[in-house]
Amino acid sequence: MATTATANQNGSGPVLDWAAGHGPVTGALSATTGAFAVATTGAATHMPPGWALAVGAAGALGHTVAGLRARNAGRTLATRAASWLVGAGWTTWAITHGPLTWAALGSLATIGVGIGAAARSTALYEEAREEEAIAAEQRQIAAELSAERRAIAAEWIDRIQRVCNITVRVVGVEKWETGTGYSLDAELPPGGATWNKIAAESARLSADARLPHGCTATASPGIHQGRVIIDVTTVNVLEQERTYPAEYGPLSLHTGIPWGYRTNAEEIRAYLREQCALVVGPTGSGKTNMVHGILAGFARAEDILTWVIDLNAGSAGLPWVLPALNGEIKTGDGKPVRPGIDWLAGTFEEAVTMLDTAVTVAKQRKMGYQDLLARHNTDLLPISPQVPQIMLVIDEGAEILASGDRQMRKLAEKILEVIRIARAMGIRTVLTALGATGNVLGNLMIRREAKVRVALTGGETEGMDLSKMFPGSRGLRVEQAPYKGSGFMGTPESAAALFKTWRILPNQIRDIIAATSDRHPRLDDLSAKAAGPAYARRWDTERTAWMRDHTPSTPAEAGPTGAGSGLNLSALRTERPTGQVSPEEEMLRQFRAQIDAQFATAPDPTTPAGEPAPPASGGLNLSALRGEQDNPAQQAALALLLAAGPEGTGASAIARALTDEYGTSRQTVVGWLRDWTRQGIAVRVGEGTKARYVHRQHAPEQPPEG
Ligand SMILES: Nc1ncnc2c1ncn2[C@@H]1O[C@H](COP(=O)(O)OP(=O)(O)OP(=O)(O)O)[C@@H](O)[C@H]1O
Repeated sequence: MATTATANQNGSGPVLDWAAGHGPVTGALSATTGAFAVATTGAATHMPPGWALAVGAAGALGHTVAGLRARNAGRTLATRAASWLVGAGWTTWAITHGPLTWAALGSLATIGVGIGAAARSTALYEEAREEEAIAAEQRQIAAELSAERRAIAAEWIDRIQRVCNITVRVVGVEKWETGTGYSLDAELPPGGATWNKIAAESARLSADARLPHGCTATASPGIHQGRVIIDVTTVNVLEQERTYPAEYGPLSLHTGIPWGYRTNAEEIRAYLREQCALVVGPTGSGKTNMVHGILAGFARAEDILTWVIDLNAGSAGLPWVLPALNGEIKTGDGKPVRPGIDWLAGTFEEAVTMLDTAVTVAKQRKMGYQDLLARHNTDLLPISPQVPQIMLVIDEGAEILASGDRQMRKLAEKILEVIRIARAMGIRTVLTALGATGNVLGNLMIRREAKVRVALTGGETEGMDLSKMFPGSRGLRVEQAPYKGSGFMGTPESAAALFKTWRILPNQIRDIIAATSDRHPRLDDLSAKAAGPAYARRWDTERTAWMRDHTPSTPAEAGPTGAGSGLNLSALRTERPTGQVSPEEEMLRQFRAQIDAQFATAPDPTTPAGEPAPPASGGLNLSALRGEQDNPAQQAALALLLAAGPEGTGASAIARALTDEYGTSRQTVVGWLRDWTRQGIAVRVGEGTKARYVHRQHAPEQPPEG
């Protein structure tokens, strides 16, 4: 077609182009001027009038063919063909009687107007026809969709009847844009049926619907108490590993901080202006990774300062500090960057300083910001980049709260004080726990203040009491989330349900530090003044020296296969095959090497005079246990375990030896022994009443080193 059109346009004769697009006016003009041209040329050259008729017939035919190809309506084709034939009739007449007469010109103008009007009406008709076709197509799609929705609704009405013995009326079915499932909005029957009756049958409903593993049918309250929303996932997104979204744009405390995504692939946010959070995850569940994800979100926020207490060799906080402290990363314009967190306490003393400062700041804010509160007519301090919220992240903080140890009890009291007094003044906490949920959730303060809750399961079923973590939520089963980084999350805004955290890679932490360096707020003057030198000097060399000491022996240091006889705790803590070094560990190793180089001559502030240096090989790497070493009771217990030799000892014996001096209870020692066993420091031998613990060095069959 295009070729024909071009050929015609390039021709030298009168414009007889039936392929070019014409509107009603240009179409009529084209037809009449074409006819006029043919008539005048024809008259001047004494062309036989029959030729004009032939040209018109050809034009009518050509336009009809072109129209047919373009699938024009019959009416359009007829109008166009008629235009050509009328035009041709006039031309034939004009060639015979002379085109340059008033009669000829007047009639030609009339024909032009007529053709224009006819073309206009056909164009409108064509437009309407097209719209009608589109509408019909959409009606068909909608009909198909609603047929599909009706089928889903009918299927679930039957299923809920069969499984829960409740006859619901489905009022809507919404398919998720992510394509991973759908939601049903249903009305409960009169007579007192409640949404939680359906929620409690989640597992049976999922089985009845033959959902793939990891997919669930979860019920939650509807628009009022007589309605229920049932979210049905059909694709298991929890199984997939998704890395932290690489867009590190600014966030705010007020708009929520994304912590992961739901089974429908939608992100879930934590709103922490007034809430504290509790994140429970046993070893290997992906808890450390999640803490990094949380710190990433806080780093991105323009109105949050993050203070981290991490008494566990700094694995949570160090990657956010060391690259900046060591000057390893620079901003785009070559300036040094600020650390991704605002304060890191890795020792007991520093943690006490931090918590005392938090209490002082909260009290000072309460007094100093009376005006601001009055102006905003609120008793909640308005948080902004000028007056930022302090988020206190305490790794394994729940264990501190549950500990019977004297020092830890002191810390615990301070943590609880911050939680109790600082809500209105913009200090909230995120506590993580390995699993001591019973103890921690027994605390009224935590139950009341920490309603943002996460349970990372990662396949671990032991000690996971979801009903305690998420009271009132039924139908949650640990087996639904067997993947690392997956589990359950519930907030006051979003009912407890399956979720997964993003995997955050070490290079992303560095990228986020660089990307957010200019964005971190500064502690407001009033608070900074109250915090005093304890805060201002937090990055001083002597106060950050512990970072060097918390250097566990890494596989790289023990030889590429970790064949040295020193303890490789990090390898034991994960289920990674021996000898494999994660990029995270490798990064940490490099940081440590640099900080070693920087602080190599600094004295170890926590090593008591006369304490023998940890053996380079063949013995326990005490520096790896520095967190525990800060605690003399635990240190003494470890010494007793070592001293007990191959015979081993038990919790009661150790507790008896410690109780006078340290007030340590048997229960506390049981906790330590359990942790040491998990970490590979101690080995449990014998069963029942004969069960005892032997230090790894004296264990009957020492498993190969990591
Ligand atoms: N969200 C996630 N997606 C995919 N894989 C993950 C995720 N989180 C963690 N993992 C995997 O699980 C491994 C262990 O994660 P992580 O170190 O965070 O666990 P942990 O519970 O803190 O264990 P540990 O106490 O031994 O450090 C990671 O190395 C990674 O391979």
